[in-house]
Amino acid sequence: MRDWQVLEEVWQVIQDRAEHPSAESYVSSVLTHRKGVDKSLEKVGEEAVEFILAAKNQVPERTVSEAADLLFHLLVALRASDTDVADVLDELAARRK
Ligand SMILES: N=c1c2ncn([C@@H]3O[C@H](COP(=O)(O)OP(=O)(O)OP(=O)(O)O)[C@@H](O)[C@H]3O)c2ncn1[C@@H]1O[C@H](COP(=O)(O)O)[C@@H](O)[C@H]1O
Repeated sequence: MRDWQVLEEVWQVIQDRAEHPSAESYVSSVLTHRKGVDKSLEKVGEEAVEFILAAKNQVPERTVSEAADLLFHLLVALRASDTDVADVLDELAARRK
């Protein structure tokens, strides 16, 4: 799949993991971490740095992989901070000229 729908699907899975936590789920483990929202924010920071380094060093495969990590962890952090991704999309839409 190569369209934006995959982001919607991942967001829906994150909602499901939040509402029905399971021991095997990575998303559940982050959302229920003892550090609370800080765990997901740490991951966003880590992945942002890794993405910057890959892009700066012009390593195309790692740039793609780190961008995927960053988008994923950003979605988890939005959920962890009770922010609806629909509001983020509305904000982007409102900025359209
Ligand atoms: N896209 C992802 C995704 N990307 C990365 N990861 C996991 O993120 C974790 C952290 O990766 P790192 O490389 O940073 O590993 P680490 O530093 O040892 O991890 P930390 O201890 O710092 O958290 C790894 O366990 C990866 O498997 C992901 N886990 C899940 N998803 C999506 O989320 C869905 C639900 O996953 P579960 O919640 O596991 O069912 C999956 O179907 C996927 O669509």
